[in-house]
Amino acid sequence: MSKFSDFNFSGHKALVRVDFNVPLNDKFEITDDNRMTAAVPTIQKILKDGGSVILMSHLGRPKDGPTDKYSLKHLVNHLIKLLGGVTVKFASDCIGSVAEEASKNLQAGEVLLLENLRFYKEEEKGDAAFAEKLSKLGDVYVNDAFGTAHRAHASTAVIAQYYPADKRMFGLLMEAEVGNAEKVLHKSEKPFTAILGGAKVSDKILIIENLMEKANNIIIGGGMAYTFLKAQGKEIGNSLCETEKLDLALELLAKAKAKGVALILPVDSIAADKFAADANTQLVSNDNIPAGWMGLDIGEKSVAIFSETILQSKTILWNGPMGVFEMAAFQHGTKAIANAIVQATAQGAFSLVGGGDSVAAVNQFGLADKVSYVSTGGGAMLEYFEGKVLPGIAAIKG
Ligand SMILES: Nc1ncnc2c1ncn2[C@@H]1O[C@H](COP(=O)(O)OP(=O)(O)O)[C@@H](O)[C@H]1O
Ligand SMILES: O=C(OP(=O)(O)O)[C@H](O)COP(=O)(O)O
Repeated sequence: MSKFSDFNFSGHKALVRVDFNVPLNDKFEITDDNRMTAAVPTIQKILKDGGSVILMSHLGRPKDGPTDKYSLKHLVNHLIKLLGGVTVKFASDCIGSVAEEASKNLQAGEVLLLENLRFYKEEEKGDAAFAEKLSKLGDVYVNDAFGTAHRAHASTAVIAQYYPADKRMFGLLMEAEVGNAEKVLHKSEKPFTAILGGAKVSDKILIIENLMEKANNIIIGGGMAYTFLKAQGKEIGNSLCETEKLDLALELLAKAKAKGVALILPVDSIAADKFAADANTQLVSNDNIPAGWMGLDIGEKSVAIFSETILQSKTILWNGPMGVFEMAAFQHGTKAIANAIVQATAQGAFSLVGGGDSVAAVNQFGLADKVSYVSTGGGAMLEYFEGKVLPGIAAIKG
């Protein structure tokens, strides 16, 4: 593979896989353009060199072929704005004569956005003939779609084989994502603290296990903490619990102990009498949550314990909120932990935040630019930290 920043794109037509899977409202307006802005430096470098850019992406999960709702045409005007008025053309098909003509006529300094790849079922199937058709559109292949790197699809993985090694590479976003994740997993300055939260233990087991090999501290908050507390014999009332994972929780606690990893659980909760924004609430000890009540946020003592560890850390990975932060009554813990991470970062720690809800939380609190790196990957980032090889990364390396 080539290194993107060393490659001179002058005279080249670069086929760039981006992840423009952005949320749209009823009026087809983009409600969060993070993933588009994150790809801009890659596009600009190619244009600046004197090349042209053919962008391909999926949008949503269309099941029945072309559907207006999932058309990438809704993104064209915003892309023009983000690129400062550069010519952006749109091809109403991602393969075949429409796409081929549009690519042929594309001039240096221009951008062509192809229609949604998932309008063809061949994309998700990783169909080789479909990938080969796509590869006809550009003479260089750049993968900048970290958010989709965990999918072995035609445009993310299979297509790479149709390019010689020196004509396939990662884009700047992909390089940054992988570089930052590597920094956390393999080059972390110690102490390294991983903070995991969210709703399900089952979703995060592999991460907990993999991180035990690397982290000094694993803080577990959010809904998943109660399965661990219950496994320790504590009364958790109606708090979230994955009963079939109790044995596993005990195993993980024992494994952490054996490895000398501090697995830190919350000691108190903001408990509610129902899962609702207007529930009655009380601060309770996690030794004994009253029957009928459920922990929906971590309490003040837990915030203090977690924050103390965070502030002593040199590397911090955060995935998953500490409570039901979508409801104002239960967002304090998540906000306090976000602030502790911000403070640790200001003191020189490296902090990486990833996972759909954690990223939503730091954005909601206006703290995204105060942590070291916010990942554009949800599932991709999780799989990376589980220790899996992501197909989109493996394919470029060859
Ligand atoms: N104590 C809790 N009880 C129930 N749900 C919780 C609790 N704490 C957090 N959650 C919920 O977990 C969800 C996020 O979980 P998850 O998807 O695992 O996070 P992420 O997207 O950051 O990986 C949020 O919707 C949040 O409301
Ligand atoms: O939004 C995405 O992933 P995410 O929901 O894990 O952040 C990617 O664009 C992948 O989309 P997919 O999960 O439909 O393959």
